[in-house]
Amino acid sequence: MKRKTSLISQQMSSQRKRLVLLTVISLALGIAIVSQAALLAEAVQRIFVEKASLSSVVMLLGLLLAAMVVRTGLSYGNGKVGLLMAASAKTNMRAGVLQNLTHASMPSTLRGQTGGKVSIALDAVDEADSYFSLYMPRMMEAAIIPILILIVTFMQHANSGFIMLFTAPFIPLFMILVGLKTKNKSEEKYAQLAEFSGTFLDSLQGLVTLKIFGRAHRQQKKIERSSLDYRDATMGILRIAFTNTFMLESIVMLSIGIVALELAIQLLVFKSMSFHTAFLVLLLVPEFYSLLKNTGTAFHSGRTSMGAVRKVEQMLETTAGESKSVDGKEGLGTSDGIDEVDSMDRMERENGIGTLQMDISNDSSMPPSMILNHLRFRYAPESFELETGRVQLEPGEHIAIVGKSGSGKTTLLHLIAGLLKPASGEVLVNGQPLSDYNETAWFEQVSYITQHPYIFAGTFAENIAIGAGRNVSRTEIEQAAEDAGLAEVAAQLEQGFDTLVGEGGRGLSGGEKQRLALARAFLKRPSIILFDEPTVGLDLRTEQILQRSIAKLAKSATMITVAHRLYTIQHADRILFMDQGVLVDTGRHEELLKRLPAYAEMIDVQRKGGLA
Ligand SMILES: Nc1ncnc2c1ncn2[C@@H]1O[C@H](COP(=O)(O)OP(=O)(O)OP(=O)(O)O)[C@@H](O)[C@H]1O
Repeated sequence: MKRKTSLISQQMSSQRKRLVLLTVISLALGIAIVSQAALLAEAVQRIFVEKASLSSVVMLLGLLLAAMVVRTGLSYGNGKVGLLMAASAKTNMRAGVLQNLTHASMPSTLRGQTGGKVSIALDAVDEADSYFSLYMPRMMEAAIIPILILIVTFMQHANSGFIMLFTAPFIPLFMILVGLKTKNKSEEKYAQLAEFSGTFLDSLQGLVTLKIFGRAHRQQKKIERSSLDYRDATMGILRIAFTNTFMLESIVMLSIGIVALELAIQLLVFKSMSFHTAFLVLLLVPEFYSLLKNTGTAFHSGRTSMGAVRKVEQMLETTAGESKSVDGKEGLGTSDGIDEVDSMDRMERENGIGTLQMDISNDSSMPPSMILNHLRFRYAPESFELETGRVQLEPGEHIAIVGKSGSGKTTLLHLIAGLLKPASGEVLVNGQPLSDYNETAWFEQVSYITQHPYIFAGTFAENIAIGAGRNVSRTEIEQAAEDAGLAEVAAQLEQGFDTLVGEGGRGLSGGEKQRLALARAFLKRPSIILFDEPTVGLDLRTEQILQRSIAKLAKSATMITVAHRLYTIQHADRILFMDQGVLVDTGRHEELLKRLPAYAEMIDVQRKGGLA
C-alpha cells in the first residue's frame, strides 16, 4: 500500500516489543467491542422485548458495564503505547539529526541554510509524532477489529456481512488516492517551512548589513513571500484533509444507511430475522465503519508525517554522504570546532560507536613529522584546484602559508588539519597517511585558532574550559587565560570569569575572541597548532599580547600559520608560497626573496603597507 521511509522502518524495528503489545491490545479491544455489542443487544432484548424483571438482568448489566470499562481501558492503552513509540522515535531521530550535524564534514556544514536545518531538526521531527502516536495504533486496530466484526456479522446475518464487505473497500481506496496527494503536498509544505525559517534566520543575522545597504524592505518582502508560500502549502493540505473527511463521512453514512434499510426490510417486511440479531448487527455496523473512518483520518496524518520524515531523511543523506574525513568514518565539526568537537567524539567512542584505529603518537607532547604528499583538491568539478607537490614539515617547525587572497591558503590549512579530504595524494603524519589515524586521537593533538572563533552561549570560564575536553579546575582555566593574555579582560568583565558571553550574553571583540581561542589551546597543549592570523589590524598592544602568547604556545609544537604579518613571515622556519592554488615553492624568507620574483613582489607590497 505504501513504501515506508527507511528511517521509519528503522524506528519500527527498534520498537518491536511495543508493536507486539499494540497487536495484543487491538485484538483484545476487538473482542471487547463485539462483547459490548452482544451484551447490549441481549440486555435490550431481555428488558424491552421479553419484559424481564430488573433483578434477572442485573448480572447482564454488570457484565455490560465491565465490557465498557475494559474497552475504554484498552483504547487508552493503545493510545498510550502509540505515544510511547512516538516519544522514543522522536528522541532517536533528533539524536540522529544532531549527531549527523555535529559529525558532518566542513563543506557540508557550510552548505544550506542554518534556519532550514533547525526547522527540520525541530518541526519536521515533531511532525513524525502522529505516524507513531496515531497512524500505527489506528492501522493496527483497522487490521484486526473490522475483520473480527465482519466475522461476527456474517455469523449473525450474511446479507449485512456482504453489504459491509462490498462497501468497506471504498474507504481504503479513497484513502490511498488522497494519501498519495497529501504526501507530496506535505513534502512541499516542509520545503516551504525550511525555506521560510532559513530566510528568517538569515535576515535576523544580517539585519545590520541589510539596513546599511538599504535592503531591509526588500528582505521584508522576501520573508512575506516565503511566509505566504508556506501558508498556501498548509492550506493546500487542509483543503485535502477537509475534502477527505467529507467524502469519508458520506461513504460511511451511505453504507450504514444501506445496512439499516436491509435490516429493517428483513425484520419488518419479511419477518425473517429476530430483533436480537438485527439490533446486534445494527450496533456493530457503525463500529465497523467508524474504525475504518478513523483509519482514514489517521492515514492522512500518517502521510503528512511521512512527508516530514522524508525531509529529515534527505537531510541525513546529504550530510552523511559527504561527511568522510580524517579516518574515513563520518566527519567532524566546523573549522573552529576542532577543540569543541573532541568531547562529543570521545563520548561517542566511549559508547563504542567509533572505530578504533592507530593513535597519533605514543608521546603526545612530541610534535609529529608531516609530509604533504602530492595533495590535490577541488571543492567542485571545474572549480578552484589546489596542488602541493611533496613537502616535508619537520617536527616543531613554524610554518607560514602565504599568498594572495584566494590563492588557497585556508584550503591548504584545512587539508593539513584533515578537515578536508584530498582527492588524491595524502598528508603523511609520522610516515602514516592521516586517513589511517583515529580521528579523536588526531584532533586531541591539534588546535585551530581561526580568525573568528566560535563563542558558545555560556560563561567566559566555560568557553575556555571547552578546550580541555576534560574536567578542569578553575585555577587551570585562570592560568590558561593568563597565558593567553586574557586575565585583564576577565578582570574588567562585570562578573569576571562568570560573565555570560556568546549569544544572549556579552559580546567580545575580535582580538578577545582570538585570545579566548588561544586560552582554549593552552588548556589543550596541542602538538600541532593551526593559526589563521588576523587580517584586520589589531591595536599594537593586543597584537603584542597575541604574538607573545602564540610564541609561548608554539614552543613545543609544530605551528602552521596562514600568515599576513611581515613579522610572522620573516620569522617562519619555512614558508609555503601559494599562487592560484599551486604550492609554488617553500623555503625561508631570504631564500624565497632571492629566487622567487612573485614572492619578492608580494613582500614589497606588504612593506609599502599593502598599497601596490
Ligand atoms: N567551500 C568552498 N566551496 C567552493 N569554493 C571554495 C570554498 N571555499 C573556498 N573556495 C574557493 O577556493 C579558493 C581558495 O580559497 P581559500 O579560502 O583557500 O583562499 P585564501 O588564500 O585562504 O584566501 P584569503 O586570504 O582571502 O582568505 C577561492 O577561489 C575560493 O573562492
